[in-house]
Amino acid sequence: MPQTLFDKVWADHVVDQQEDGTCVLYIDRHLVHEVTSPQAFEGLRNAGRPVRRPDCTLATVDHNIPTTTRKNFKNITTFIEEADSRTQCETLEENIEAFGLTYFGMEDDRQGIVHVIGPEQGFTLPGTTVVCGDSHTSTHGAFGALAFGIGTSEVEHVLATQTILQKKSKNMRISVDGTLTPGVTGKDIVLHIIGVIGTAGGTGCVIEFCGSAIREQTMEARMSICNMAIEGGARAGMIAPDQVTYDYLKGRPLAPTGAEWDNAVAYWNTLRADDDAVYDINVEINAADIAPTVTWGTSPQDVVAITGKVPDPAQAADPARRLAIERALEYIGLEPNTPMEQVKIDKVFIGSCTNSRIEDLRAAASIVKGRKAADWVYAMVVPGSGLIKRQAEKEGLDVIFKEAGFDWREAGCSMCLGMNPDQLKPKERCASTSNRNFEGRQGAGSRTHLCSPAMAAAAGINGYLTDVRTMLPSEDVLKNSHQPLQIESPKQTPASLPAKENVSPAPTPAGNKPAQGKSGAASGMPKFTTLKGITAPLDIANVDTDMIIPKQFLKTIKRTGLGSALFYALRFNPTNNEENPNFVLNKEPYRQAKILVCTGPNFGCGSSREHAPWAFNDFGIRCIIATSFADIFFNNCFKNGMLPLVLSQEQVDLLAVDAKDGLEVEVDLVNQLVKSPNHEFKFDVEPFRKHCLVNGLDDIGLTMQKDDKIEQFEARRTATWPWLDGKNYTGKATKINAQQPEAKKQKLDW
Ligand SMILES: CC(C)[C@H](C(=O)O)[C@@H](O)C(=O)O
Ligand code: SF4
Repeated sequence: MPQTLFDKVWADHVVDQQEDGTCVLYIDRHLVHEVTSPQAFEGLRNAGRPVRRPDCTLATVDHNIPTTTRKNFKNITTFIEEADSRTQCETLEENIEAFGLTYFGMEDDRQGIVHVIGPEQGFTLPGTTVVCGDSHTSTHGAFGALAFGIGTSEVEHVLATQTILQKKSKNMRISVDGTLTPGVTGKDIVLHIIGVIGTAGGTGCVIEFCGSAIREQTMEARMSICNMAIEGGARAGMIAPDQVTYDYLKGRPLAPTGAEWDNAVAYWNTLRADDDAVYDINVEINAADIAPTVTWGTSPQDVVAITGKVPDPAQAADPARRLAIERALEYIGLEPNTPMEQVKIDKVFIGSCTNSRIEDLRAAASIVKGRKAADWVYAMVVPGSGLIKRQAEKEGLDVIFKEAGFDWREAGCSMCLGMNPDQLKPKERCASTSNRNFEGRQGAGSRTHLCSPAMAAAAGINGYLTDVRTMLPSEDVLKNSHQPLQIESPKQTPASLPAKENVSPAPTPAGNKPAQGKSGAASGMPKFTTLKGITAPLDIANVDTDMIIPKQFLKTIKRTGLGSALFYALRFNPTNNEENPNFVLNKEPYRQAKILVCTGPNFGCGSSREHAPWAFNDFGIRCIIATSFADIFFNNCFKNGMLPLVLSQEQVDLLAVDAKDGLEVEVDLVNQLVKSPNHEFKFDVEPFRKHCLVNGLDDIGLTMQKDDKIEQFEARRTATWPWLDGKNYTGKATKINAQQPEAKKQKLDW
């Protein structure tokens, strides 16, 4: 049977398959950051489990850290002022030590945004499975890897078992053919695509990007495209590896070398779709139709060519769409029909895992060179990693930016989501190279316009959103902009923790040593059988997880206590914390709601933060009814004993009417029925998920019972793809028998 690229990579990683199609999938590469890992490590500790493959795990700090100069950096304890951010980073460092993992800390040039450093080091390789507790893991699909974001419970699952439980997604093919016009970049391609398919267009799918215009893209541009596959609703985006991929990877510290490189390339060359492979969904896009693109609203699908205008809700035929446009325009503070080039901005952010690589900085610098930022604009440039920063400085890009009045910062996520001090003030408007323009994303009340690095630079110079094509530099300047970042051999030792006095080993509860290995007990999740109660109605489309729980609440290292943060920006006035009396959860009887029914589609889109289901749970809501859910949120609910329930639009609308009348709804999972006094509907649920919910089974314990199969898979993996085991660690790598305190002493030499 002909296979797609996704089919092939998937098939090469199946450890075991159940009758209902649920697979145990082996994970080759696990990236870890400080926000989504503390609760996962805590889970390991409580169960006495070690990390199964430290050689396939790489950690860094990126979300919380300040991007101010590190000249006087000693350690994170003294450097990070904000207490919760500091605690989260310290907790990661303690966990790294206790579990013996490789870590790039703030004193290491290789530190940076997880999705920048993985590829940069050659940790990300074609044909691998890559996961991270972060939705933009899709970035790594640019290498022909199957890469997707996971929740914290799944982070724990991967740490413990190096596998994940998954059902196979559908195949979606997006082909971009023809010639792009000058000034149009990978970012414009992906913004345009999301405009075409919508933020739910790829739900349930892995997208393969192909076509002549994709082939011509550099690795940096391919990463920008796959990065935003998640904004198109897809779990992952992939591009078949080719010579461009190999040229980028060759010589990177963790890429295979010598004969192993040749064997790897021979395998990678098989990773392309068979000629007659069949896709469930096909989308064709003409490259010539793509202009430099910007967003006008509060969803990444709200795109328009820079030459276009703000849409007029009155022209929307669909009433739900009209409502969504009105809501977005009210938030973003724009009038219908305003030409995009007349939109005045306050700030510019050049950075994020979408656009902070060397090529992005070169593109922005080529526009900025010899010009000055508009005097009312503050512009910041945040390189994606320390190595990119160093390279940019070698090329003099920092000087170009500084001379133009742009701020030159240290590596991190920064104002992409503002978990650190880099934030917009309420109503400030920003041209941003990041990936999400959700309400409150860059700060409470912030207004974001997504665009390419060159477009953001042009906006910074003019002070208005600007068609970069009017400012393009000569061919000569652009000639060098495609040379990839050259990585010098790392100076630091691989497992680098700062020498600092006050990092104490992670506390290990007495009698609960994290090294018992094969604890296969399956227990620990709350059971879900029936649930009856007040049901809160909500009429919002594309409810994103930033809306469910804003960034400032992600700094906790616990799973509990988040109920009061649920829908924070909608429930409370951010300036005085007073309740908004109009929001449904502030009204009686909905303060007691146990169920939420949302009439809009694509519930839970965006970030992978498991804090979203934790917040619902803590509030007391354990079931959400909607017409469709984003994949990661859907999955995260099940991992917490919660039920995301899909019904038809008509059924959801009828239940919403009952909910508005204050009637109770009953969800009977055992018999798969939803009942209200007026209606009774049957619903579908995957048998394995139902089994786990009804019996309160924890996945990790279940998977550990398949340890023999995992070991067999690992033996085959070492024989077939030897470059996937941590180098100089082969042999020991597949058998971590560490008592954890010793594991930290073992030198992990890549
Ligand atoms: C913190 C993390 C869970 C989150 C994500 O999953 O995307 C963040 O990176 C984001 O961009 O919102
Ligand atoms: S989207 Fe932003 S916050 Fe999330 S990983 Fe990328 S840079 Fe960091």
